[in-house]
Amino acid sequence: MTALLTAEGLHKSYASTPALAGADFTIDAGEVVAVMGPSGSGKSTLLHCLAGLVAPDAGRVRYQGRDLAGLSDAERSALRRGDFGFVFQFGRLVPELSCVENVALPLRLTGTKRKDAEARATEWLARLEVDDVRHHRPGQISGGQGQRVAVARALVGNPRVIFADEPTGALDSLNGERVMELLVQAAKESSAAVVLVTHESRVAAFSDREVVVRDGKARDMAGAV
Ligand SMILES: Nc1ncnc2c1ncn2[C@@H]1O[C@H](COP(=O)(O)OP(=O)(O)OP(=O)(O)O)[C@@H](O)[C@H]1O
Repeated sequence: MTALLTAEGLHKSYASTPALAGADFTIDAGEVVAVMGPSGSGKSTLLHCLAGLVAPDAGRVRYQGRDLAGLSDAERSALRRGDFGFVFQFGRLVPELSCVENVALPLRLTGTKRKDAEARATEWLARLEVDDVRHHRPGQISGGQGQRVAVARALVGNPRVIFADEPTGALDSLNGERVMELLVQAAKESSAAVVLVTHESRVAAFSDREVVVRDGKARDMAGAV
């Protein structure tokens, strides 16, 4: 079986700062992989390259066998909207929209009618146990509730890969663990893969496999990469 998403020999520098120096990575459909490593080791840069948000200076990223560098900007954007979901450290919800409107947004952007999009968004908010705040704006809810809304937004479009960069980094340990439980459970039920960047081993414990990034190189903890 071909892996869902692979990276080979990724190099990326910012001016004279090397962020990636020959990183390899692979993830299968439905797999949860934690990307760990010290601060500044290149974890976020690896995630951004895998998601097609940053173009590597050298090396290749393939999604379902297709080289991301061979796609047009429009094709890459369509891929991010249709197949990928994103969760960041601070939810990055749109402050002017209610929670249900935030979650419905990815569906609205791909042409789903408001009523249908908001009905699906409400279902996801209920799964993430935050439907009670669906009419609140992000400024009126807690950090933990905001991350659950962000997870609902990442999953509402039924993505094949969820990119989560320190999704619990701003939460206390209890809230962080609950968000991870809900994220992993929802991803497994939808057979979505999760690329989870974290520096916390208790967060990485929710993954199927751990990859360590050090000095811009990625090493599989099981020795498979
Ligand atoms: N946009 C940028 N412009 C300049 N340098 C950058 C940029 N993004 C990352 N870097 C540098 O590249 C290196 C790798 O950064 P990256 O954010 O990928 O590491 P990280 O492992 O995710 O770190 P952290 O755990 O602290 O978030 C660092 O030296 C960082 O300063």
